[in-house]
Amino acid sequence: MTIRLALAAAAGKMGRAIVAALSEQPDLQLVAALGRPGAENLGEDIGRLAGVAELGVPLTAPIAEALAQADILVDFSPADAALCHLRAAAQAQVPVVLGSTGFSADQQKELQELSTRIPLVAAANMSVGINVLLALLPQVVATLGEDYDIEIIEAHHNQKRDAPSGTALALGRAAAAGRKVELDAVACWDRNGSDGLRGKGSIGFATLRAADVVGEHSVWLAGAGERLELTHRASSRRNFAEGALRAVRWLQGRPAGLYDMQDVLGLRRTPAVE
Ligand SMILES: NC(=O)C1=CN([C@@H]2O[C@H](COP(=O)(O)OP(=O)(O)OC[C@H]3O[C@@H](n4cnc5c(N)ncnc54)[C@H](OP(=O)(O)O)[C@@H]3O)[C@@H](O)[C@H]2O)C=CC1
Ligand SMILES: O=C(O)C1=N[C@H](C(=O)O)C[C@H](O)C1
Repeated sequence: MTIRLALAAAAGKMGRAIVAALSEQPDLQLVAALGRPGAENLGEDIGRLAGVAELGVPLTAPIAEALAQADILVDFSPADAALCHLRAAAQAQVPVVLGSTGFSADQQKELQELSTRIPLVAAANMSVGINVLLALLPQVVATLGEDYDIEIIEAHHNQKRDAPSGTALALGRAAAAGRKVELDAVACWDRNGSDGLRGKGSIGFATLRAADVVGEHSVWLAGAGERLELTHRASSRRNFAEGALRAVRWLQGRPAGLYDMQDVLGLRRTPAVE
C-alpha cells in the first residue's frame, strides 16, 4: 500500500532532507509540498528545490487542498505555523508526524488537545541515537544518585530560532524523571553575574549557536573526581528525516492520541519518560 504524504515547510532544511529521503522509498508518495504563504519559491518543483530529480510536485500554500489529497501530514515548520497546520489537520481528520520545536506552554496544551482528535507523533528529535539516550537517561541518573551534578550542553547552526533546543529540554525532562522531580522545579536556564553557587540538584543548560552545526547534545553527569559525558552528534539531517518516515509508517491505523519516538521505536518504559 502506498502512503500519500503532504509535507509542510517542504523547502526548509528539514523539508528538503525529507524530500531527498522520500525519493528513495517507493511505498511513500509525496502528493503535496507546502511552503510559507507569500514565499518567492511557491510554484517551484520541490524535487528541484531539494536537489533531487523533479517530482512534479510544486511548492504551494493552501493547506486544505494539500490535506484533501493526503493520508498523513509531515510537519517541520516553525511552531506558530505548525500549530495552524495541526488545527487544519484535526479539522480534516489527517494524522500528523510533527518535528517542530519551540512551542510555548499554551501551545503545547493546545497540541495535546488536538491530539485527542487525530493520531499525532510529536518528537523534538527523530534520531534513533537521541531516543535511545532519552530511554536510558532516567536510569543512569537514578543510579549515580543525588551527588552528581547534571549539565546539558547543546550546539546548533546559526539559523536556529529556539533555545534551549527541544532535544535539550527532552533530555532535561528525562534526567529530572530519574530524580522523580519536575524539570521546571530544578532547571537553571542560564548563568550570568553573581548568581551564587550552583544549587544542589539543579539541572543546568548551556546553548551554543555557530555556522552550520547540525545538532549536538551532551549530558554531563559530574561527581567528585569523575565525569560521565553522554554525547550525541548529528552529522547530517538524514537521520532525522529517516526517523520521521519511520514514524509515518508506524502511525498508519493508530487511534487518535499523542505519541512520540519512544512509541515508534518501542522504547517506551513504565513509567513514561516524557
Ligand atoms: N524533530 C526533529 O528531529 C528535528 C526538528 N527540527 C525542528 O524543525 C523545525 C524546522 O527546522 P529547519 O528545517 O531547520 O528550519 P528552516 O528555517 O530551514 O525551515 C523552516 C521552513 O518553514 C517555512 N515557514 C516559515 N513560516 C511558515 C508558515 N507560516 N507557513 C508555512 N511554512 C513556513 C520556511 O519558509 P521560508 O524559508 O520561506 O521562510 C522554511 O522553509 C524547527 O522547529 C527545528 O527545531 C529540526 C531538525 C530535526
Ligand atoms: O533546529 C534544528 O536544527 C534542530 N532542532 C531540534 C531540536 O530543537 O532539538 C532537533 C535537532 O537537534 C536539530
